[in-house]
Amino acid sequence: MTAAPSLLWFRDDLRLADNPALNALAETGAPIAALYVLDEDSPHIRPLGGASRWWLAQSLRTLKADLSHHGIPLILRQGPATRIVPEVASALGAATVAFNDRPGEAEGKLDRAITSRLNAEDRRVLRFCAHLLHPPGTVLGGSGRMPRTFSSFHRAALRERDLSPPLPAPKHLKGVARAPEGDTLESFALEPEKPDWAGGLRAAWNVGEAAARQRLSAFIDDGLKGYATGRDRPDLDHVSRLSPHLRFGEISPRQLLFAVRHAVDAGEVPGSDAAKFEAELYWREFSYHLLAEEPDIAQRNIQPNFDAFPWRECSGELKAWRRGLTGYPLVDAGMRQLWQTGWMHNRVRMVVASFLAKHLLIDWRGGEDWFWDTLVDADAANNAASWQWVAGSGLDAAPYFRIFNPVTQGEKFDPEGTYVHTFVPELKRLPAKLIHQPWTAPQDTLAAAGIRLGHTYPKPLVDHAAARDRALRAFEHVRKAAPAEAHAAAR
Ligand SMILES: Cc1cc2nc3c(=O)[nH]c(=O)nc-3n(C[C@H](O)[C@H](O)[C@H](O)COP(=O)(O)OP(=O)(O)OC[C@H]3O[C@@H](n4cnc5c(N)ncnc54)[C@H](O)[C@@H]3O)c2cc1C
Repeated sequence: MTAAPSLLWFRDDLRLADNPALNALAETGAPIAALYVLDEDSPHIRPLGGASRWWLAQSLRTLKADLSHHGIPLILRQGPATRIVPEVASALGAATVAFNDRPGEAEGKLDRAITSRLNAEDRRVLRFCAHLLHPPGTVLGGSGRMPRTFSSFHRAALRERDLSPPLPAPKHLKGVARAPEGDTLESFALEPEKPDWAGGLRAAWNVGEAAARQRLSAFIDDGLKGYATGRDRPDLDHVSRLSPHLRFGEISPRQLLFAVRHAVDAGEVPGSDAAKFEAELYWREFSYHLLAEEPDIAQRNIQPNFDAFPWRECSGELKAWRRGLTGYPLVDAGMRQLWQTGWMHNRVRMVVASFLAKHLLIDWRGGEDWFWDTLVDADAANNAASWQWVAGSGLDAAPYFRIFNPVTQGEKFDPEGTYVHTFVPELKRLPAKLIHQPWTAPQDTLAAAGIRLGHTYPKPLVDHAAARDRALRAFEHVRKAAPAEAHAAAR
């Protein structure tokens, strides 16, 4: 007698290796059907941004092909997961449904409701944690809450438990002979309407589990050595660019951690570079723990006295920032890199975010929203937590008086102007020492470089020193706001 089929529900874990839900089903020997639900109907689940939708389309295509090598069909369905998962499980006659949990309060509620429904129908539900190294809520400080600074969180997490090595992709998998009907990937309509945008994303990325593994190997071979200092240089190739693969679960943080540790043991890379990389993975863990405690971090200031912040409404300046037309070359290069490739270097993310929130005094939520729409790695925890960190309203945030100077940041981290040249080609003929502040160049140098400020490239939107003073005055306002009162006013 053949075993009753099992259903594997894929979510932000679009991979076969180190996928505990898949491994658990493989061990039962039952034939498997896989399911992906595009759920844009459930309340409180933030719809994906445009660049993430593009990524998801490519990732589902490769996952479908990878599963088909094992004879496992991937059923695609669109609609509320609370209805669709039980419906597909019933049509399949599944005895077991397995999935890896997604962090997030709304997602957790949904998963609990679906689990109850499946259990009520007498189906076994297997759930795992595979998106993070430490399930949210398991790294705790003395107060019973997560430690409130990154360093104490990191220390507590390392004490927490020894991580087991990642699971290899199961060797013996069996697909069901007949799967319930699904929708087509085309009917999901995930591809952006602007073909130029999709073209840029396509040129910049290889998507899928195999591509993620290749990216990791390339990074270990060529980027990791020197990461500790090189990671700050957008003009060099010292970061992994694994963030969108992690976001969609094409690779797990555990796979990264163990691969990097292995490279250290093999004497291929210095321990200090690997330790820095691991720490960055722990920043991701920190953000997810924060998301579990503060589910509305994309909307609400973590520090309530920031509710009193006098943000400026200025749609023209917000538009100039989004388009990379602020007149500050490092900021503009970053914003154009984002638009053209769906990704931006971390150092530059900090500078552009600081520029919006501090130089322009535009609410960080406007920037978070734009990043959400345009980043291929747009992430519910990392994006909001990082914006709040830069704005000063977050947990363990940058102090309010830290206002990145986009000129000196450029001179320090892009000293030859290579990064700016790549994304702001109209400044290409300007000598490196002037590239980060073209307005200081003599007229004849500008003319020789074919630049007319205010015409071929904008004049700075704001003067750095004046903007800095204005930001410090505004933050003074926040500092004086009584937290309790501000909090009450916000309720
Ligand atoms: C304003 C702002 C918004 C951001 N939005 C996002 C986002 O939506 N999604 C996202 O994944 N990261 C975000 N980050 C964090 C960071 O910029 C990216 O994770 C990193 O640039 C991704 O590139 P990488 O994979 O080459 O990083 P690497 O340097 O190779 O790091 C490896 C991994 O560690 C994690 N990581 C690295 N730096 C950070 C960090 N500062 N905080 C949290 N995790 C980190 C990421 O998962 C990353 O893929 C944001 C940072 C800022 C300042």
